[in-house]
Amino acid sequence: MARIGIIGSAGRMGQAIARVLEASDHVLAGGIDQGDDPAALAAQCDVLIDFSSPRALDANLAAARRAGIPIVIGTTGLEAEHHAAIDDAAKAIPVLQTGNTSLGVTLLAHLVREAAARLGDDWDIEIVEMHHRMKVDAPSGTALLLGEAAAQGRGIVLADNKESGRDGITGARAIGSIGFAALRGGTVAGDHSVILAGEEERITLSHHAENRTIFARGAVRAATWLLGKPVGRYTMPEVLGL
Ligand SMILES: NC(=O)C1=CN([C@@H]2O[C@H](COP(=O)(O)OP(=O)(O)OC[C@H]3O[C@@H](n4cnc5c(N)ncnc54)[C@H](OP(=O)(O)O)[C@@H]3O)[C@@H](O)[C@H]2O)C=CC1
Ligand SMILES: O=C(O)C1=N[C@H](C(=O)O)C[C@H](O)C1
Repeated sequence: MARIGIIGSAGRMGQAIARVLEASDHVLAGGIDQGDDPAALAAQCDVLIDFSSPRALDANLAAARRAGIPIVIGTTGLEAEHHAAIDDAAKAIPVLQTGNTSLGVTLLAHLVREAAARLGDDWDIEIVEMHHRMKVDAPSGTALLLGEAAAQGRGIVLADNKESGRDGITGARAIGSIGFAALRGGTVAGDHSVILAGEEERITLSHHAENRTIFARGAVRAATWLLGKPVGRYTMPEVLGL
């Protein structure tokens, strides 16, 4: 039985995680939102789960470090400086950061990496995502995770090959680039498609989240998996044994 604390507890994901915990052997030790103190929460937990805001990241990592407990970071919209802060924290505590905690997306990323590795760069890669109207960041964390998987498969750096936000006279598609398109509307929990477009044929690899329970279940599984692990930065494939 683990005592789990939720950062972003009143949010859509925070509430979904609380529901998963209610039906589990674990205990919801507490939850905080904007303006609350993560250090006070960390002091009464075995592990933290953070689905809040990039602005909260530094304080959340500091609280986990001070308490000497692991933390799962599901928050998206992270920039390079956030990843540097996570790498730094992972020298002191176990940390897992991912744009998607679901089993399906974790497997999809593996399939995308494989497909990109086997097909030449004459196969164009485009990533399309759709989310609910309240989502604040784009492209989604999952789209970026899938883009990273495609880039790894191709042996290229995503940041050097990323094309997002096309508008106007864009010119022809750059060879080897990885494109992103973000749609927003309604209550969509999360749809992602990776399209590999070749000469006269096309492969589409897709995942559709029917609700947030899949993310909440994965987050709780990751949090309990981190307990007792050595310091370091971990990934969802490690948690799920994929
Ligand atoms: N990795 C994954 O699998 C998934 C990741 N996500 C990501 O999780 C994040 C949250 O999503 P969602 O639950 O839909 O968003 P919501 O807006 O519904 O919830 C966010 C919560 O975080 C709180 N919050 C905001 N700022 C802070 C802060 N500085 N300190 C503590 N709490 C804060 C908000 O509190 P208040 O209302 O008081 O501001 C709110 O309760 C997003 O980045 C989203 O993309 C979502 C689904 C799956
Ligand atoms: O904000 C969301 O809702 C989601 N965010 C994550 C993302 O940015 O990919 C995961 C999921 O798609 C839902």
